[in-house]
Amino acid sequence: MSVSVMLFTSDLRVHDQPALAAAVREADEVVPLFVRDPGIHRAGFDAPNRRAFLADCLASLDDGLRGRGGRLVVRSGDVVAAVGRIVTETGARSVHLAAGVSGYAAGREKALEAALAPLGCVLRVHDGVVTALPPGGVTPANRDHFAVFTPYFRRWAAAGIRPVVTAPRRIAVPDVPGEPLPARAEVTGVSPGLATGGEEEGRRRVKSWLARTGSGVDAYEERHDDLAGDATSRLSPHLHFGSLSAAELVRRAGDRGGAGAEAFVRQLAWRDFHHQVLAARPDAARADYRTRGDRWRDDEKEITAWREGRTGCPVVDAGMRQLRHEGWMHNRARLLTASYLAKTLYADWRTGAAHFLSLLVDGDLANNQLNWQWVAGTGTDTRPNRILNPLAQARRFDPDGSYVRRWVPELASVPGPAVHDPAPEDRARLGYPAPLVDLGEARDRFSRARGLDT
Ligand SMILES: Cc1cc2nc3c(=O)[nH]c(=O)nc-3n(C[C@H](O)[C@H](O)[C@H](O)COP(=O)(O)OP(=O)(O)OC[C@H]3O[C@@H](n4cnc5c(N)ncnc54)[C@H](O)[C@@H]3O)c2cc1C
Repeated sequence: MSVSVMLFTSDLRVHDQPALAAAVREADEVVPLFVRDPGIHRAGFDAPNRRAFLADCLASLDDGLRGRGGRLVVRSGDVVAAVGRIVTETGARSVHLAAGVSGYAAGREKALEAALAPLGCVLRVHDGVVTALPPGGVTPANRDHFAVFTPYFRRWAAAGIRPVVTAPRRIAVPDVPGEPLPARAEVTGVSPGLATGGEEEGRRRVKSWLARTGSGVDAYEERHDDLAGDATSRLSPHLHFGSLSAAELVRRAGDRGGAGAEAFVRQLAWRDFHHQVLAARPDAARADYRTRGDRWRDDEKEITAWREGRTGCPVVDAGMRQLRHEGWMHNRARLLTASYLAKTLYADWRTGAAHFLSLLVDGDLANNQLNWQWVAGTGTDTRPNRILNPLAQARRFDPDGSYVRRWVPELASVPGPAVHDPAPEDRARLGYPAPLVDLGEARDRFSRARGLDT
């Protein structure tokens, strides 16, 4: 009997799962393995919302494998040591793993390769599992990655996405012991409105997203920025954990066709874009991608008000409170809350990115850090010094103020767009703070700091 190990990481699914399909093709028996590695906690990737969603994903993956005659084997400990032990116990000759893009993932691949070789076992790393197009799938002349989205997208769209891989019909698992699956109920500190995870739920969501009218993919182009309308897919956590395949989603949306689907696929290409930047520049998770010589102010009192959604700028506070309540925030709200921190308050983007990562259920290094850098003007934005005016943004993307009233209940009685800038006496009466900063003065301060004419 030949044995392979399928080491699951950010690819917790059985459908369109090239690494799992290859493991099943290669050996008579496969160990579908997930390792709860404390290294993830040390690397700062851990957060209660993601741990809870992960528990759902593992339960759903186990169900998917059981439906094919298999099961998920869970172990705890250092991932390299745990894989080595399974290989020794089963005599496995190969370990299959999806390629990752972070420095942590690269280190893990290297360490696994080195540990497995003396055991007579090879590591097979699969591209195109986590992203639709692998990092390096398209590159500009003389560079290892694209630093600007538009030319990347042109090449990405022309490159074509790999065909969808059929889920294995049967998976035979050798008799190896495992631990109980982690339970969502055991995780504390979870946001009350956190979504449900897992492949089954992800596939149900895709089906409804592609089919529904008015707030589904067909309406995406016109409605994706409508803060109160909530007309985006909310598929980001499923893509983060790989309970959905990005490649399959691109193909299915492409088959659906139309302007909405095209705009949606373009956003999925943004995801791939940031992943290819991080794969080439893993240091961009922490260091400025392009340094602008910033001397961030980092005023602790202001940062705390921002984290708590008490800046006195209603749309910013609404976004920050949605984040805390749901572990998710609308993209337009992410843009303007991040811009408020990094440009209006002129605080270090790393501080904001760390707060987002502590709560976001879809929080990942590629999308979070590089979007933060984009907003802060230290990343790939070709107009790094633009400042979003949160009031103008609020009036445009929440024209009747419903989004703000939903998330800032003290202001629920303020009618219409007046909620975006309540009068001082209304703020005092309703227990809502005065603005933390004057937006005009903050804009001038930022411009001066970046050496621009004000
Ligand atoms: C400061 C900031 C931090 C962010 N942090 C994260 C993060 O940690 N994880 C994350 O997945 N996204 C992040 N984003 C990108 C974006 O806000 C979310 O992907 C999106 O809001 C998720 O909601 P959705 O699934 O309904 O998106 P939809 O609008 O339905 O888009 C579909 C998918 O496209 C991808 N996508 C959309 N916009 C972007 C983008 N700007 N960059 C990369 N991929 C994108 C996502 O995978 C998303 O699920 C961040 C954006 C900003 C401005």
